[in-house]
Amino acid sequence: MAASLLLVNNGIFPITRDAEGKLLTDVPATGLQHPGTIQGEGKLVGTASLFIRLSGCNLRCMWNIPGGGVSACDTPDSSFDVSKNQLWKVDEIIETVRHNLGDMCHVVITGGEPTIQHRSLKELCRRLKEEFDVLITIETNGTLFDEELARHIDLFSISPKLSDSLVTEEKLKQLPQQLAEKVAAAPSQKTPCPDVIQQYIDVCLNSNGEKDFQLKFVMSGSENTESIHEEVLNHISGWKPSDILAMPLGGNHQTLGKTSLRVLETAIQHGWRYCPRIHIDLFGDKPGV
Ligand SMILES: Nc1nc2[nH]cc(C(=O)O)c2c(=O)[nH]1
Ligand code: SF4
Ligand SMILES: [Mg+2]
Repeated sequence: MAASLLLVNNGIFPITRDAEGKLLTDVPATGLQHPGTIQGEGKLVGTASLFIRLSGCNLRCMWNIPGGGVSACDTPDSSFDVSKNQLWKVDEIIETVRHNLGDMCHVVITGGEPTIQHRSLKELCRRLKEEFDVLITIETNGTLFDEELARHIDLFSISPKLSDSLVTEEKLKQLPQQLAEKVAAAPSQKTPCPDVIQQYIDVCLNSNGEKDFQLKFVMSGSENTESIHEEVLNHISGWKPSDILAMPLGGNHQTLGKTSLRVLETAIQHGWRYCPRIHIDLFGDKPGV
């Protein structure tokens, strides 16, 4: 059977043509007239990119916001609310990329947790590298590793989720009831997994500089540094402070406004890289940008 992948609704973005090369009637969510956006986070920030967002995640993240309130996973359509997902043949994804890639040299595979679909995903990544001159970034929570998949990836963007992201009764009470029910109903794997993260780092260290990784921590401020060390950094080796990305919690301007400067201060104190989310600055909290 031909390999296929579950993507979110409009899971290849931003695009202006379909798999047959026909112009789509809707302009992309970016509001721009052409396909593509920029990588909004991490070491390749600003790089012109096409995104492929896979559906499904093995975690259910939810954080407390400083000063009150909670912030749940910013891509619910790929984690606990997957009602609109779509099955794509790898061939269709490849053709859609072909008609939208233009001069872009970077494809970001994200989710959800894309490695859940590792069997078909390695086929997609193999084909992307074979047919196009692209670098591939994978955005992963670092709970699963597949050696063959890793061979096709250039940048591992690992965002380990710590105990402060676990769902609790207290947090659930602060969500609208419908959303709370969906979050509560979904199972979540224990996290983080330092042994898995180490496998990613080792692949990079053994790649003659061809592959790189980043460890991107969702943070509210200095209150997170103890668990970053105790739950992850103390258990892994082969990283430098500049591989550690301190990313402010928040999927919209309002929440980012409460966390950004606190996280910036902490990043500077530790020699870590501050990780802005520039797609949210540029386009807001819409999906598909
Ligand atoms: N422009 C843009 N950059 C991103 N970097 C990581 C993203 C993600 O959702 O994984 C993302 C995204 O959704 N859009
Ligand atoms: S790991 Fe990422 S995609 Fe999965 S629930 Fe957490 S924030 Fe959402
Ligand atoms: Mg994200």
